[in-house]
Amino acid sequence: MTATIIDGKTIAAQLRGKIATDVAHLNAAHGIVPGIAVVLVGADPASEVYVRTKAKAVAEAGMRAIDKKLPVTTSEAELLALIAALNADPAVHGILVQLPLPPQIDSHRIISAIDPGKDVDGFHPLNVGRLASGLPTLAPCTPLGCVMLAKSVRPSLAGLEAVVIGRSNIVGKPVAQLLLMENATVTVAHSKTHDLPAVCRRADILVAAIGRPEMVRGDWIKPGAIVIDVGINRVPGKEGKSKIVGDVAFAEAAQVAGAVTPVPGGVGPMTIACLLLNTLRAARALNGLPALNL
Ligand SMILES: NC(=O)C1=CN([C@@H]2O[C@H](COP(=O)(O)OP(=O)(O)OC[C@H]3O[C@@H](n4cnc5c(N)ncnc54)[C@H](OP(=O)(O)O)[C@@H]3O)[C@@H](O)[C@H]2O)C=CC1
Ligand SMILES: Nc1nc(=O)c2c([nH]1)NC[C@@H]1CN(c3ccc(C(=O)N[C@@H](CCC(=O)O)C(=O)O)cc3)C=[N+]21
Repeated sequence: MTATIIDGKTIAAQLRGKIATDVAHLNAAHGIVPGIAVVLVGADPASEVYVRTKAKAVAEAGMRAIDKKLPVTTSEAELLALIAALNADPAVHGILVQLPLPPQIDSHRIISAIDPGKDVDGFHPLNVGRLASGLPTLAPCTPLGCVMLAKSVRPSLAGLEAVVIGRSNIVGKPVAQLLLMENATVTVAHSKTHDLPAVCRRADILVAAIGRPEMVRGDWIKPGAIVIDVGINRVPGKEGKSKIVGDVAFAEAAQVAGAVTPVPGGVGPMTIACLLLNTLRAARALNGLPALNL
């Protein structure tokens, strides 16, 4: 079997196009320019990839970017003060603090300080609870993108066996919640899971969010399964340069799976499109405008 390659780049571009249309309308009819503040403390390789690719997409969608780069020595009090200022700024509709944060800063305390209405990452405990309760909320961007990509090849996920590898608050747990909302039967695996390859072989939908380059092999995949690769791993490439690979051995997966997302060009671009979508949703809600159906 040769898998369908799910083209995240193209699907994300289509979504960004729809977002740009609504942003133009929001500006023309209400004079609103959605603003997204991205805070990066210190340097983290995956975060830097994110910041780099995000900047262009924000401008193309007609939104305003407010980028804050702080030194790695920033104190928790300084970061809390910045968040208070962004919460109070009416031109800022979305606030994203890049994770991980340096060790002197308690990330839970920071996330809890963000105005839940501006929490475009969907990480605030209030929004996490709303998602778990099935209430409308700002849902995390990467998980939203994963589900959209799976649905691009299989519009109904109802009744399917889904296995998520990884249980982080950023990806694993919220993607499991969203798959449950789609009526999949969801298993969440992690580093203590016994016989991970056997658990994975049950999956009609396999989501890999591990952070280990090419850990998922071809013989872990059920023939015909949908494989969503979230991993962003920098590894040595040709001529001393580095390259990005996912958590799935792509060439092997493509022999077995029904559909697979590439890295780059899969989940990453969707994360950015969903960040724009959440910022647009937040800007509308903060201005008392009705929700969108994109
Ligand atoms: N494309 C995108 O838009 C995004 C990509 N990413 C990427 O996705 C990956 C995962 O990110 P994130 O969730 O933040 O990572 P974390 O490190 O927070 O979580 C990794 C998870 O994988 C599990 N795990 C680690 N090793 C193994 C193993 N050998 N077997 C089974 N499970 C294992 C861990 O288990 P345990 O809990 O037991 O420790 C943990 O639950 C990274 O590569 C990251 O860069 C992240 C966000 C967005
Ligand atoms: N609060 C917070 N929210 C996040 O969502 C978050 C975070 N912190 N910290 C870092 C990770 C990582 N992440 C990525 C998003 C997009 C790409 C992306 O666009 N990748 C492209 C480009 C890759 C390339 O440049 O080659 C691709 O996969 O095709 C990558 C990585 C979001 N994260």
